[in-house]
Amino acid sequence: MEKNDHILPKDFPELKNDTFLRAARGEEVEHVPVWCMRQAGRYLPEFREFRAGKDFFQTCRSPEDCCELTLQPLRRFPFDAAIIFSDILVVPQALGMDVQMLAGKGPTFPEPLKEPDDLQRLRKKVDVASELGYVFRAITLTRHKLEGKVPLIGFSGAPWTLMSYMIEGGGSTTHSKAKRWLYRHPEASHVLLKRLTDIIVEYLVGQVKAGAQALQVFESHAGCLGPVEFKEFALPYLKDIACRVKDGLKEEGLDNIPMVVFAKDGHYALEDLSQSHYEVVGLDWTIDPRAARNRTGGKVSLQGNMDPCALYATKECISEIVKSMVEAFGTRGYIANLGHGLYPDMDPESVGAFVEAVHAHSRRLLNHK
Ligand SMILES: Cc1c2[nH]c(c1CCC(=O)O)Cc1[nH]c(c(CCC(=O)O)c1C)Cc1[nH]c(c(CCC(=O)O)c1C)Cc1[nH]c(c(CCC(=O)O)c1C)C2
Repeated sequence: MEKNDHILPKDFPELKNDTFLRAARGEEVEHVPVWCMRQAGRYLPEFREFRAGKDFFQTCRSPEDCCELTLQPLRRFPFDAAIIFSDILVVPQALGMDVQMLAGKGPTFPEPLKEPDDLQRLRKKVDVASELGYVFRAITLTRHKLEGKVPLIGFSGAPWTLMSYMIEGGGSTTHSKAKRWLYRHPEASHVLLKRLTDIIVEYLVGQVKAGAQALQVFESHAGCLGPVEFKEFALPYLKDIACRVKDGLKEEGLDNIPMVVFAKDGHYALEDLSQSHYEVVGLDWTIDPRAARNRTGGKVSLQGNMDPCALYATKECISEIVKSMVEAFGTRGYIANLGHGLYPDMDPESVGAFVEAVHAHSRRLLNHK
């Protein structure tokens, strides 16, 4: 028995800062909540030190390691949410695919799916509780160790993004191998997307059961699709996930939790995303905040969207950029974040300046109302 196996998903410490959850539901807040995608990452020296010499997915399989890496950024910065340290590619692994994280290359599948016949290689029946139980245990442990400081976000990759990795075998600029399936093998594509959806739904409900207080679905590869392909191969599955997770929680007797959909470079789909049953729509930096508010018609809260590269600017400059961003989004129904993840060469001090600027500017705006 591992040392924390006795820790159960109950009797969690009381939540002290629920600003993120209130903003997600469009409720009143004292300041705009802020967190950063990839806040548990290589820009932190303590992260690099902790991960040194360890295999990435081995780390993902250790609840203690995931807990430590999730908590690291919160010791430095007053973030309003934590996101569990894990990766979206644990789902293809659960389906039986080999995925390795190679230094300097990123995630690599030695045997990607090439033709529809390769779908036979995937596990017919995935026992989510046993294949991904290590993520659930990491969430439960982290929720306890967070001591109610801030809410814990769980996450999954969206079906299209996972499908594209499974076919490309790793990162890609064109995603042409995966898109070839959409145009040449649309039926097999739907079979795969449906299988992924079924597993993701169970995985996300399991995360909430384990202690996650919000969920984010990453459609990181929305940008290589056009509006027509997105409507056929991405949107229906994103909607299905939101609806079925919410139904699943109800069936389990669990409270509803806010869900965030982040479709990177999916600006063409903003109206659709705002009606896809997620409480929050995450935005990359290519979208103008006021245009996003208009196009989503106040139906959802918004999250984002400073260009991560703005963190290379001076602190004064970061503060000015944040000021304009918060004014443009408004303080209600807004969660500040970057438009994508932090890069490994970013200065932790700039991240601190970003967080502080969000809190300071939003407090000032809220006090003057
Ligand atoms: C820190 C980290 C992660 N994954 C990878 C790293 C860097 C490698 C290392 O530390 O050794 C490899 C790692 N994992 C992945 C990549 C991208 C590779 C590529 O496609 O080019 C890399 C370098 C795949 C991945 N993984 C993830 C996404 C979706 C978000 C996004 O769009 O960036 C994607 C696309 C999700 C993810 N991945 C991770 C988190 C942790 C929580 C946090 O955000 O702090 C999350 C939410 C953790």
